[in-house]
Amino acid sequence: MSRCRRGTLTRVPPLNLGNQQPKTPLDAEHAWRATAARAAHTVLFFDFDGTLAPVDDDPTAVQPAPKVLAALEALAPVVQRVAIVSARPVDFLRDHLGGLAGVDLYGLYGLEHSHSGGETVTEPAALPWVPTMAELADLARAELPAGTLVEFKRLSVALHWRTAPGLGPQVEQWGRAQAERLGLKVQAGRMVLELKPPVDRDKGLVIGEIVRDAGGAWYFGDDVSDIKAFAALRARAAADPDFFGICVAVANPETGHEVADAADLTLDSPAALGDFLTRALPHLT
Ligand SMILES: O=P(O)(O)OC[C@H]1O[C@H](O[C@H]2O[C@H](CO)[C@@H](O)[C@H](O)[C@H]2O)[C@H](O)[C@@H](O)[C@@H]1O
Repeated sequence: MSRCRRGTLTRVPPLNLGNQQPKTPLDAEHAWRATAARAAHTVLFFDFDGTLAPVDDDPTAVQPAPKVLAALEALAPVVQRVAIVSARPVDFLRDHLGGLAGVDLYGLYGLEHSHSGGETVTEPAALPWVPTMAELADLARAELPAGTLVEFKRLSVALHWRTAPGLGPQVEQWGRAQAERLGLKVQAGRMVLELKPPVDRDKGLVIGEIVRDAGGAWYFGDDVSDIKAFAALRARAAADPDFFGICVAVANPETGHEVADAADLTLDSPAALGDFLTRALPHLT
């Protein structure tokens, strides 16, 4: 098994992990060239935290890495779509992407979406859960130890322990017990446990729906919830040999190898992603 390094990009061997679908055994240059042939039918998907924006202790303080916004703006008119698929609310994404034109936003794992700057649409099945989520956030603030950060996102609650890593097991145990009590779904992440309504929306389902009519797609992500998005691209490629899908991991020590092992290519950081997208532009324009 050989690995070849090229700058910050690692070409990984064509393993077959997790979703049992073959990887795309190409390096980045070839992958962008293959994309150029079908650019108008290709969707570029990006996770937000840890992918477009470096991680910060304060979830409200994050900003996209240098070059990322300029590259997205330049890529949007060239491809079929640029879409951000995140656990953040759409309003947050809109604020932090500086009103980028022509970009679709899928927030709260697809419970909200907004197309090309249009109004935010919420999944109707999730709306009755707003009061439950608000009460859960209040309870978390009352019961969890100081050092836990409770992030209320209207349709989900994220319990963070980044600034108090020792609290992780306790917070996770509390969160899972509440999910059981209230019938909620849980999503683990980077020093966070998120509780969500029991509504069938996740990154994999969102991506699966969007790529149905696409000729190709790239997905860039850093966390375990992004593996479902990778699997959706693999499933689309397995069903249609002409579909060109590439999964890119943005590496970090917290997620370990899980995301990188499921990806075709790995980048070192959100800053490396900014450089990578900037270098991709001449291939597509
Ligand atoms: O789907 P994503 O866009 O990747 O969102 C996942 C979570 O991102 C945020 O939390 C993470 O980033 C924070 C800011 O860097 C960091 O402090 C935290 O430790 C990370 O877990 C966001 O606050 C969560 O709501 C999202 O679920």
